[in-house]
Amino acid sequence: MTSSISSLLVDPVSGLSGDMWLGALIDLGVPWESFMEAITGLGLTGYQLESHAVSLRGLHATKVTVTLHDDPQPHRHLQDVLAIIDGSSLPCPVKEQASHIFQRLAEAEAHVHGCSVDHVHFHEVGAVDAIIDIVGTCWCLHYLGVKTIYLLPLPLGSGTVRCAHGLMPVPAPATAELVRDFPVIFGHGDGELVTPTGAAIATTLGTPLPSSLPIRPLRIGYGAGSRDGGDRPNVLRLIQFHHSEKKSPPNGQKVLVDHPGQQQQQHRHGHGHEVNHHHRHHSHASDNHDQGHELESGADGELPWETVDVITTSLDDINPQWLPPLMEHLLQAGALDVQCQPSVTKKGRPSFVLTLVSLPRDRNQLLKCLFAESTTFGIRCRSEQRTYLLRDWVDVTTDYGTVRIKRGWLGKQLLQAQPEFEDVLQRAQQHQLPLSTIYQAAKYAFDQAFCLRESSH
Ligand SMILES: O=C([S-])c1cc(C(=O)S)c[n+]([C@@H]2O[C@H](COP(=O)(O)O)[C@@H](O)[C@H]2O)c1
Ligand code: NI
Repeated sequence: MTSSISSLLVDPVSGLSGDMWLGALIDLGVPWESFMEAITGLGLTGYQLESHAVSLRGLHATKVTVTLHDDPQPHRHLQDVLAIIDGSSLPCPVKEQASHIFQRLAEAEAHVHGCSVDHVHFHEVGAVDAIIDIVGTCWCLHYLGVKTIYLLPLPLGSGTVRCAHGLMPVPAPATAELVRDFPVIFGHGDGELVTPTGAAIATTLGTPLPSSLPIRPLRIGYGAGSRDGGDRPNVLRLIQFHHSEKKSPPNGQKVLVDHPGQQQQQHRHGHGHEVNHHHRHHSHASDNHDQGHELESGADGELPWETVDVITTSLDDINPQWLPPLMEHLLQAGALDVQCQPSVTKKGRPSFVLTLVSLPRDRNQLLKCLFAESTTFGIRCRSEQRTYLLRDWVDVTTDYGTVRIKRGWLGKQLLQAQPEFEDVLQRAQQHQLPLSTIYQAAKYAFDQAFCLRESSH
């Protein structure tokens, strides 16, 4: 089965801030009413939330503004913010991601100011608008079903910025701390282009875009910032794209949908076999944003469930050469799976039954695509429940090179471990060996490494 993963490319044209994240996500198609309703679930008061279409240097963008009734805000500690998030009615993966972002903000602040995380006084970054920016961003990502986020280099700006601490160098110290180990551009552009909130979201949830990863853009959103960007529009551009799951994530990528609550670990083992564990550290919904199939549903052996559409049509007059591109097109348009079975229809005509599995939110797009790209005059659609294993990838090193292993988990139980076929094929072709040789070597390397790790813990 091949399914589609939704990814996001962060293109910080003129920088990155919390409100730019929100604007770009709303611009990408998150319904404003649903967003407002979700934010109400935070239980905060004393603010007004607005979204406006704006034109910046002729570029259409969305500007989200949070206006506070009570200024200045109380100086909150990390625990205060975490309690607000925890006490909200937001989905668990959203709470977990947002808390993780605030935790990293607190760690950056603690480092910069030389105090413990518990003693950090959030000034601006703990205000209601920052909470809405961060929680709202996590909710929008959850809504869109985004699983992986890639970052282009972050232009940090130059000069100084005035904040609650007084005059600070750009990047602000907390930002400088948060972007450690990420590609950034210093001294380019005037003023503070990346704020601590913008940086915390990006660096907690995203990884740098691997240079070898081609992307197929689907939707593009522009989020407006508050500053005047000079001769370039002050926008954040977010590009949503799909890539096929069979091309599993490059090594080290953060997977927002994955096996619960474990940090990425690396273990080296004997026999020359190495395993990199790419566990997710933020839970997120599986293939859609419906409630009830998030992380906790699979946490302790409980089966995760979700509602999917099963869309079928019979094609008795299609040129068979059209079928492979049609199936690929449907996958790109969001189908989780596409199957084609030979059949015989009325008047003894040889035909094909095309069946797709997809998420309800992609229904209209897929139906339109099917009408446009096939010869059908009618399509059936039914709702079904599906359950699935949560998955992640580990690398094993064999005598023939590295092979990725896709693992399937039911809670903490490992139920599947399959060498990635594309890797097996590549190694087999490279060494001119049978597929089974590589497959067995990968299985053996995995068993050795995995069993050793389990018994050494
Ligand atoms: O709120 C705090 S503690 C704070 C710390 C720092 C440090 O770098 S330390 C910087 N700032 C500045 O506040 C504004 C708002 O930041 P947002 O991320 O909430 O947009 C910004 O200019 C920061 O540099 C605040
Ligand atoms: Ni500070």
